[in-house]
Amino acid sequence: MTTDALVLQGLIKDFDGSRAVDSLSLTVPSGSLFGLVGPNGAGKTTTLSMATGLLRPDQGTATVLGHDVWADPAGAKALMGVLPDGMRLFDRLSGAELLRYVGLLRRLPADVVAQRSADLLGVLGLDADKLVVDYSAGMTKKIGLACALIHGPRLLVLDEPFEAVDPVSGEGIRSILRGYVQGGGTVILSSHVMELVESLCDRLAVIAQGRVLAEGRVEDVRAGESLQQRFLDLVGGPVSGSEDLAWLRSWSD
Ligand SMILES: Nc1ncnc2c1ncn2[C@@H]1O[C@H](COP(=O)(O)OP(=O)(O)OP(=O)(O)O)[C@@H](O)[C@H]1O
Repeated sequence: MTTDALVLQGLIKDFDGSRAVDSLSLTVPSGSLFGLVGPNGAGKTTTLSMATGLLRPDQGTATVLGHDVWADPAGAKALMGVLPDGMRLFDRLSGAELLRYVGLLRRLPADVVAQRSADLLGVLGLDADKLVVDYSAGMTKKIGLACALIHGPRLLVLDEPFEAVDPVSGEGIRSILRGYVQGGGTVILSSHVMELVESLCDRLAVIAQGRVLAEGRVEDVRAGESLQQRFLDLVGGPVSGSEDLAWLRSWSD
């Protein structure tokens, strides 16, 4: 029997009396490339933060390959690579220095860190010697991904990994993730781009207001429609049209 890569059970998180995540349960099977989608404020980042030990749930549990994230944080975190939303990096280090720091922190031998760092910087097209503070938004996302990968985790948790990434680099990241899953890894990623989730992921969950609206294999959730249409059906279309902003067109009168 294979252990599921990530199991979230009954997660609840309130902020200032308002419920951001509402009894959310989700299972990410080992070997899947799992997409997490939902409108702005749906609770994706809050959920992934609780799943990775960055934010303590008010209730519920998160388990990574059988290790409870909160009862056995060291065991769970050793198995995970995480790209958090808006990650704060030591940006006065160069790309290579940052990867060396993260790799050594993960207790990898220095020669292994050097080799992997060179591989990752090369594949992601990043300048090894440039300070991270001088990286563009997309480059910063890519160095964050490299930091998540360097210790060869079994589960990757990526919050919007394609945000601000150019199409060529995006294709490179897709190919890294596909290869990683083919090699036995598991990925859960959040995204707002339905086409990307549709083409890259094999499973997904749609969440809104902190709850799971639909979950399963992509083709089952789509149910014959495009994922974009299915998403709109599930979460509801735009609340208002452009006619409400008549003042924005007043110059044409
Ligand atoms: N630290 C915080 N303090 C107060 N409220 C918060 C905090 N973090 C998140 N929230 C609230 O929790 C809800 C869920 O936010 P979250 O960032 O998890 O959504 P999301 O699905 O990741 O959104 P987006 O797609 O816009 O990134 C929102 O209403 C947000 O305002």
